Amino acid sequence: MKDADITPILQKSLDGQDLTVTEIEALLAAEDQNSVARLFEAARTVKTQYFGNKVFLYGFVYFSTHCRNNCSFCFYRSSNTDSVRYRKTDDEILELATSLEDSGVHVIDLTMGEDPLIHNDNHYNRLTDLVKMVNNAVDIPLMVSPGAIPERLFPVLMENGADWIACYQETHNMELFKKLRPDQDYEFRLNQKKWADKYGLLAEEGIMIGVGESVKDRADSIDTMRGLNVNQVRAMSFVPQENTPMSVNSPSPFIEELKAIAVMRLVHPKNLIPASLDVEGVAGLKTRLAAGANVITSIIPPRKGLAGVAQHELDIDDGGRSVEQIEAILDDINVKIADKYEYINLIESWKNSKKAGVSL
Ligand SMILES: C[S@@+](CC[C@H](N)C(=O)[O-])C[C@H]1O[C@@H](n2cnc3c(N)ncnc32)[C@H](O)[C@@H]1O
Ligand SMILES: C[C@H](CCN)[C@@H](N)C(=O)O
Ligand code: SF4
Repeated sequence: MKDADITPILQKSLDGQDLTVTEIEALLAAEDQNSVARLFEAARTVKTQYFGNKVFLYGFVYFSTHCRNNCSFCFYRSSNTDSVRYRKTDDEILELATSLEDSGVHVIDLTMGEDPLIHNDNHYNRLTDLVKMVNNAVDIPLMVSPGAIPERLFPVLMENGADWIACYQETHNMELFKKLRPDQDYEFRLNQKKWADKYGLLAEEGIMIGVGESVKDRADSIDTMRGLNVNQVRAMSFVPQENTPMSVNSPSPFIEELKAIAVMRLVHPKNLIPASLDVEGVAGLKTRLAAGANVITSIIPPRKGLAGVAQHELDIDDGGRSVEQIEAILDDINVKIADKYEYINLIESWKNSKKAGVSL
């Protein structure tokens, strides 16, 4: 069957007008090859308008894979005894962060499971100390992906040098959220983005593709993100994990993630949007950039005993996720790695506008 004609919706978006949630859904529902190709083309046009042919690189340091939560989709859920658990020491974390900085990444993403040794009211100092320590050692911005934390920690993390908080809702359908993140509070997790904004931190919001959501759910998420004032938005395909309740779920074809990236680019033109190496490895880089992504995430140094999240081994130890390997691919498609200061200036301008908003 042929899709509804999406030409007027694409044109409306290219003219700089906001799309309705119904229009967002119509774009996400496009199936016809020609329509999908035009969706990607529009996303690239918008990306080039705001970012030229530049991309930013995010170094990923998954420093603790211990977790108290039992998310149905995650390899590191507490009840999975098969998962590889480790906690990196301070010295190891410093070495990882500085070597990533030297390799040319623009930001370090300090990520953890909800490690019970940290996620406990008396122990959050460990997290703030760690952020301070890394911030003193590197000259580039920091993202922290700690899971869901109490409001009082937001200003403290900011004072200690965090620039970003990443915490993905996965879906904005509350019933589905309960299945994906059992025993976790929907509002508390959504508040992470609101608290980041309130205290002047930048935030990343995200959804998973292929976890039982409808196309309308995806559209609702992309629409809801407009109200959160976040500066980075992501869509990441669900990758089934051994020994988890969702191990037998069939994932969506990757084209669904690519369409979500493209629609996110149209609806959130000025935002950063990741092409994560954690789904298809380096093999998935070009298609994600061609769909409108402008940030490469999950860059991981080889042979340091580090894991990915959705793909815990793919392309890591052979150096496939290193800046060197990525450079070769980018050369091929005439994409340039942005200068460190282009990134710093961009995020400082966002942080300053938040400050101005607060003092109004
Ligand atoms: C491992 S968590 C790290 C931070 C923290 N533990 C949390 O959950 O917010 C980061 C994200 O990885 C993604 N993720 C986890 N397992 C995945 C899987 N099997 N497939 C795709 N994405 C996955 C989810 O979007 C999750 O929010
Ligand atoms: C999901 C992770 C990011 C956490 N902030 C990482 N594996 C990624 O794909 O960028
Ligand atoms: S997604 Fe995060 S919170 Fe959930 S089980 Fe995995 S590491 Fe823990």
